[in-house]
Amino acid sequence: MHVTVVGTGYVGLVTGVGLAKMGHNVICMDIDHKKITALRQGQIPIYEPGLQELMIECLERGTLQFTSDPSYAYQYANLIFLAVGTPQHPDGTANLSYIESACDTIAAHLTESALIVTKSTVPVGTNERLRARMAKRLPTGIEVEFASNPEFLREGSGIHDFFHGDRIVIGTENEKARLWLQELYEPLEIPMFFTDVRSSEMIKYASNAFLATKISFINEIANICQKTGADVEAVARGMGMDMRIGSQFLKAGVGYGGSCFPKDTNALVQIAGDVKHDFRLLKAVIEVNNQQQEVLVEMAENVMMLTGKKVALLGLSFKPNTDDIREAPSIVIAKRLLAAGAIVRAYDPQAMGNMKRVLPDLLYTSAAEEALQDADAAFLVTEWKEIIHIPLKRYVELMKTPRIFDGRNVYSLQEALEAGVEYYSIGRKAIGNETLTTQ
Ligand SMILES: NC(=O)c1ccc[n+]([C@@H]2O[C@H](COP(=O)([O-])OP(=O)(O)OC[C@H]3O[C@@H](n4cnc5c(N)ncnc54)[C@H](O)[C@@H]3O)[C@@H](O)[C@H]2O)c1
Ligand SMILES: O=c1ccn([C@@H]2O[C@H](COP(=O)(O)OP(=O)(O)O[C@H]3O[C@H](CO)[C@@H](O)[C@H](O)[C@H]3O)[C@@H](O)[C@H]2O)c(=O)[nH]1
Repeated sequence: MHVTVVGTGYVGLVTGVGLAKMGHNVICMDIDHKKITALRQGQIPIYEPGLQELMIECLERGTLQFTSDPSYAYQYANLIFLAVGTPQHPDGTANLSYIESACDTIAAHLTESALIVTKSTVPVGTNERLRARMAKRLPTGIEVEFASNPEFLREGSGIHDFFHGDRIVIGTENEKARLWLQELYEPLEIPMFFTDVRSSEMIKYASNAFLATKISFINEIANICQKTGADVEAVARGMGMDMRIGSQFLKAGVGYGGSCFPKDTNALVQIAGDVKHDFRLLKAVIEVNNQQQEVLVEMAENVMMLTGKKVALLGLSFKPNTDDIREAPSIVIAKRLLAAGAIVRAYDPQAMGNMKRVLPDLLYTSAAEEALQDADAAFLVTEWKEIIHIPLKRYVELMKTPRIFDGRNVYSLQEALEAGVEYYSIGRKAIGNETLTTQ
């Protein structure tokens, strides 16, 4: 099939490359000319494992093209995927200006009727509103249908998720659109769930909000464990063995970040508010998460003076295997450390370029061990393999005081005890500082 994908960010690029790998003929369109020039040369502006290799393969096979020319992208298009950003406004509502602008450009160039498929995460009712907006702008005789096909990929494993997702959700208003998308995705052999457009739009927000709820729930349990002497790792394992609960997304830590959970939970609170429903549960999930991003520095302030101290901040991206720092807990932690007067030496395998633009005052090092050298404390924020594989004895060898604040519960308490480090983690007892153990 011939497909145009609008937007070449994390979602658009993975979708375009994935569809091209399947053998469909894909044109990826972006208004960012620099990005398009780089993509044409086989360079990707983001870090996403496996994506570049697959993209080059598709470019060479001729199933993938990049353009920033709207007439080339839209003139003869009849199946168009929208994958532009829907970031949040300061009040938490979804900013739909990019998607509206993309639709206006499509309307100005279409010469055939088309099915427009929304992959971007959009509030319930948006597809209907976009359709009405376009109807006013389209030339006579040209019509568009809208379908909702929300994206569930995770950054860092986007390619894997494209080919092996748990489900593909498709919301349509008629049989023709449904069959078209069914045919497009059928070779992937992933279960497809067909529904109406509004329910499909809601499935995306409800899924992210539910996962965020699991994380805030376990983080609250962790905070109670800390005070009662229980161990959150054991608690999560014991809970997760119940199939009704499931073991995933029960990892306690410094809270969720990223370009999706924070903005989508805020947007869902607003979507509920628009229909006069006070989503109290989700508001609490958000509040718990905001507080959770502070716990590591609060722990540190309880045991040491941070002013003038050298601290290592390891892992800056919001999760491993991505360069994305949007809403990363590391930003909150770094700002608090700087405000407390600490000298912060930061390291991340992929995200330092992005972080330097946001926090130029951190001292960036070229390796984790360089950040640890002579440090008074280490803050472990993102569980990159490269970071979690550093043996604890290296902390003892390198640091002035081997004192670790582990925001991802990377090491076992036994390891910490044996290595002789002072070790503070989330929802577990402190090691090497008996006064803080159980209260
Ligand atoms: N990032 C994820 O992991 C993820 C996963 C699932 C869903 N989503 C949703 O998918 C959407 C896209 O997210 P993303 O992270 O890929 O965004 P992104 O910010 O990485 O990329 C968006 C791209 O769209 C381009 N763009 C903006 N306006 C355009 C226009 N009028 N025409 C053509 N291109 C245009 C931008 O230049 C940019 O390259 C959002 O709604 C997001 O919530 C994201
Ligand atoms: O048990 C857990 C699991 C995750 N996290 C944190 O939660 C955030 C999000 O993680 P993850 O879901 O793996 O990454 P995303 O790439 O943001 O993916 C989420 O957001 C995407 C955008 O909507 C969706 O498509 C995905 O299905 C959804 O998992 C990260 O900060 C993680 O550190 C935890 O703290 N504990």
